[in-house]
Amino acid sequence: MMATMTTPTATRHTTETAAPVAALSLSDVHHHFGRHPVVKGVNLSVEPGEVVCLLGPSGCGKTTLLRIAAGLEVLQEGRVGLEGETVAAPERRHVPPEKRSVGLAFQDSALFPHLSVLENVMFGLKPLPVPRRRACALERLEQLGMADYAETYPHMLSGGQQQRVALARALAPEPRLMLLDEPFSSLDARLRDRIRDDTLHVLKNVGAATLLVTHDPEEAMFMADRIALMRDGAIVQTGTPRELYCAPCDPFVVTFFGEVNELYGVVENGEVKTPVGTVEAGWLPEGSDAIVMVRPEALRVSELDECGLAHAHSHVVMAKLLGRSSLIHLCAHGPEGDEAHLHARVPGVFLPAEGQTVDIHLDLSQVFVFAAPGGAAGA
Ligand SMILES: Nc1ncnc2c1ncn2[C@@H]1O[C@H](COP(=O)(O)OP(=O)(O)OP(=O)(O)O)[C@@H](O)[C@H]1O
Repeated sequence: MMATMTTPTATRHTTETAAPVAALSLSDVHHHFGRHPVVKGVNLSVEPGEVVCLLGPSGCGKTTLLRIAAGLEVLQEGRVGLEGETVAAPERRHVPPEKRSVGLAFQDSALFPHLSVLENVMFGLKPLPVPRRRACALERLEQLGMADYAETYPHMLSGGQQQRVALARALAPEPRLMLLDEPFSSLDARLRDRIRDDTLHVLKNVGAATLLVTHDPEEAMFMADRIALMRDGAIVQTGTPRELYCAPCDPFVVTFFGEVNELYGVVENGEVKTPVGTVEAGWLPEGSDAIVMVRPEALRVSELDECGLAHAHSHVVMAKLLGRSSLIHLCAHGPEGDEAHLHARVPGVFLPAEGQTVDIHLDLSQVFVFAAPGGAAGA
């Protein structure tokens, strides 16, 4: 369950001149719990109206960073700026959360149990006259599919419904910055898709800059204008969803967005040979070990008419219909007798029989080559 808080505009004490002014800027932020470093030199900005997703595996420091931005965690090192104003600098300044003018929606906080759904959403709109507060709160509830529950109390709602009310409450005052921590995590898959979509439209209509924490790459790609992918307290790559998916900077980024086939080889004449084709690797040292990462979608599979001997050709080991796509387990045979077990993901209607001989073509836009970790070819 999640609750929200929206706070009035912070008093301006410090003004920086840089333009354009980021809605949120985190500069060289470090944080540790006891002797355990959790955030290690993070630089990140969220521009006005932009949705940035902080993506990464469990425990990499996403929530801690969000809490630092919100002021719920006292900054230890670095700087936090909101619209150019320094709101946190160690031993100099700490604007409390309620004075940061941000909308918060966290997983582990709660709605006010003694207030109805409508009163919960109206709560953050206190400076407005009651009829306007009511109209605005109802509009937000409507957008998130909860208007019919306006007079209901939180304990009468499911976890997912409470989550939607929490989002409506955070969004109602149209804050300049929204900080959302896994806001869709307790919704079932179908409802999650719809609420994500509604939330994205509301965020864009309101024009609120947003930093959203998630561990789900598909959610990040759906919601984000930019993604910052974190690992072990540091940001590995920041960019548009397309940049991260199509131009990943290292193997971790590739694997974070889904299963990949990993092939190993040695760079010869600026290329690496694999059982499914040769790929360029001219930027790696000649003779060095390389890892070739092939997304299942990169393997284009076509059935061969002539009946070859399966053991001498690339052939289907197993094919599973998964609904929208099929997963085909392949045994790929290279021209030099090299062999690899690969997974191909193809549109669901294509379901070749076990043993079927096939041709495999590589879509090179979904193939990535890096220096092999530890320099071990054939590992
Ligand atoms: N208050 C705290 N005291 C001590 N350690 C903490 C505290 N809060 C978080 N940690 C530790 O800091 C690390 C980062 O936690 P954090 O919640 O920021 O990660 P996360 O990426 O958001 O993970 P998740 O997706 O599982 O929520 C973890 O090892 C966690 O156990």
